[in-house]
Amino acid sequence: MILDTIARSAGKRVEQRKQVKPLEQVMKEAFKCREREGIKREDIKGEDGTGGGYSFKAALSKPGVSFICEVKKASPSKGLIAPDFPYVEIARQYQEAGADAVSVLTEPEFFLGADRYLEEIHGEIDLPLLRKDFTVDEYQIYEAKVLGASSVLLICSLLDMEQLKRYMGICGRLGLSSLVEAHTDREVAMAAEAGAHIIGINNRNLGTFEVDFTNALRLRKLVDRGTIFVAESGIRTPEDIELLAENQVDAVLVGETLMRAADKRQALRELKSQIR
Ligand SMILES: O=C(O)c1ccccc1NCC(=O)[C@H](O)[C@H](O)COP(=O)(O)O
Repeated sequence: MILDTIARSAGKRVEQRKQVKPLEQVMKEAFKCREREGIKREDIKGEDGTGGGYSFKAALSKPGVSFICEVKKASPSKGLIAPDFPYVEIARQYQEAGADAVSVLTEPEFFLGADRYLEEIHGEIDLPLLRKDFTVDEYQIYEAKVLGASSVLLICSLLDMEQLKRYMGICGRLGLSSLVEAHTDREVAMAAEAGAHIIGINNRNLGTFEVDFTNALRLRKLVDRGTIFVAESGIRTPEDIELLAENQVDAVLVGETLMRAADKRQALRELKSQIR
């Protein structure tokens, strides 16, 4: 299955990086970033909502549907999506058109992402950033903080319960939000039991690539209203957004539709046109 291949590749990459920069070093750098936000290591309680940070969660907590717009050059299911890829400019256009957060693919092998995309976008854009990668090791969470992310992706099908809780705890201590991604009823239950504050339902089956837009609608009722609910993948039209809004979806994650649009500001404004 492709997801296992992507995860194995992520694991290998982490092991190589640890040879260059050990875990202790990247942890130190990440907590330095946290201290710059005014939170001292000894004061950190490790619960989501403690102290500063969490700008990603705040951005998705606004009334109405919030938009997480994705910067993605390629994907395993679609191949090369954006041969011309001025990533900072794309993120700037999202910001200008009213995005609430930006998702930046950093996975290099299957999505042609790069850490520097996240780092540079962080330097230029004010919106909270999601590091979109395949988290299989805590090392990647510390890296995400150093690169300027406000949030990391934790995919339930790649983690066991102990890992999920531990990684959420690390995010909490670093002031990062975790977007906990589920695709099935069982994974939603796992995310809820772990205490996820933000649950993303991927409409794409990451094993078969099949996209079923109704998956998020079907699973909506399993997530309580106090948890931020995000619909991900296969979102194409203003009518899709309208339907998701009617079903109390708090946020959407949109990639390909925007990435293929020649005028991204116009495309995002159009998607938002039927709501608010
Ligand atoms: O998109 C893929 O082909 C893919 C394959 C395997 C694992 C993850 C994959 N995509 C990540 C995502 O879920 C999307 O980038 C994101 O939800 C945006 O989806 P879309 O709007 O359909 O580009």
